[in-house]
Amino acid sequence: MSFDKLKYLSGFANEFASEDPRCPGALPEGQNNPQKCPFGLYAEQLSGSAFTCPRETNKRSWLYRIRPSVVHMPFEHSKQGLMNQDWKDTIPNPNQLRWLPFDIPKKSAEAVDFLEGTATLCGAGDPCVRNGAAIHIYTCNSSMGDKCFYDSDGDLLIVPQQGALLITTEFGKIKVNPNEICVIQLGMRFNVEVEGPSRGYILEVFNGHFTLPNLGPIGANGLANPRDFQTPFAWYEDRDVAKYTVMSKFQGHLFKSIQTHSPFDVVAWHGNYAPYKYDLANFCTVNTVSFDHIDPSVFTVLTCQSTKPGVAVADFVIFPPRWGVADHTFRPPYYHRNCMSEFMGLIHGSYEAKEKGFQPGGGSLHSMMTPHGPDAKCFEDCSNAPLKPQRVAEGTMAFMFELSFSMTVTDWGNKTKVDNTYYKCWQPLQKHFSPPKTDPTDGPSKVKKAKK
Ligand SMILES: O=C(O)Cc1cc(O)ccc1O
Ligand SMILES: [Fe+2]
Repeated sequence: MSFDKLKYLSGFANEFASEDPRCPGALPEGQNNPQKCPFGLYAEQLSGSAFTCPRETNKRSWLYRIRPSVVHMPFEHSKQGLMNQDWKDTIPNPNQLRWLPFDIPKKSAEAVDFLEGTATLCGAGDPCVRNGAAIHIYTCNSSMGDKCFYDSDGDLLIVPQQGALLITTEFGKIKVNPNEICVIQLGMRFNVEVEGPSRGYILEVFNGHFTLPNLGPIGANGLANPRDFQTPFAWYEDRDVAKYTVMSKFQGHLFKSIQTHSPFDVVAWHGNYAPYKYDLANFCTVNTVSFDHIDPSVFTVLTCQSTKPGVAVADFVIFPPRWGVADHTFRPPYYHRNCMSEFMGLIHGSYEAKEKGFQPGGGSLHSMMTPHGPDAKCFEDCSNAPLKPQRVAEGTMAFMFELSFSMTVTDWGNKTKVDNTYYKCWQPLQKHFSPPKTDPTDGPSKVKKAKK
């Protein structure tokens, strides 16, 4: 099946049911475990939540497949790639950090696939106790061939920046273009083909799943609308091979196992635990129509909630093209220090608070309580610009992973593409303070109010 003609099931976290049209009737009717499944298939449950979770958070799917996943040779520790938990071994860095665009390896020099080209930039916590998160960067030039990957440590939110990802999953096929994102949850096996040099960002969360943020007073619609999320239709191949490699990340280490058939042999499935994609162009932006800079939480596409009400493990936030109309307001982001960690990436265009230096395919990390905000040029320009309605972020898509963990950069992140000049963008900020002129004998009542 070509990746360009794909159709998808619509909706967020629905109870879906799908069977490959080449095998109608593959999905058992009225029960999950018939004594014999249709067409000699095996039934396998994939659990994404504890069996006992309340209905709102209970996640599982039933897969009807040619062979159960257990038919594989034992896993062996694999030469450790760059996807790891090496942040545990490095000294943390409270500075504002910025990375230049990460280099994509040249295919003529070395073929690198999605998994080989994924490097951990920073992280916190431990998948063993299901608490924490990691941010990875992928740069690759080749398809994975007869190899798949699944993550036993967390859910992956993948943000392609350059090059489409053609992803085959146990649930079917998804094509994810830049400006689209996809989520592949804990345990789901997938293979990635690429069409050329490819680069992007991955947020991995070690507990919970992504949900849509509540809308509160916004009402029933807006932000990312549920029907715009797309889940694959069932697709299978019945393919025996000499060697199919199944890779797994388990407790921060990569493992490898061999089997002699394609793992993409799921003929039909049903359930509410399935991968999905979303086109960021569909995001319905809500913001002020009067004054002041509204917190960027209004731009949340997906959130992975912690157990503390209102506190996310991680939010995925975007800064899409929109109108800026705020009256008597400094419109770009405010200067701030945050009790959350902010990693930002740029898919295309330029970000208003830093028109220079922050480039597509690069990134920045403003850690917990690390001060940051607009660079000096942005402050001067936007403090003096006429406040007419204005298009903001035209041709741009910046995003933020906002995490409640304090992130530590890995050795790879400390050595790769670090922009050591970043701090300089704030140094030209001038002192503008001009207190009212007073006669010291007048007392406080005579002090003139500053002009607006
Ligand atoms: O730091 C940043 O650029 C991200 C950000 C944007 C914004 O509009 C308000 C707060 C914030 O952290
Ligand atoms: Fe910020």
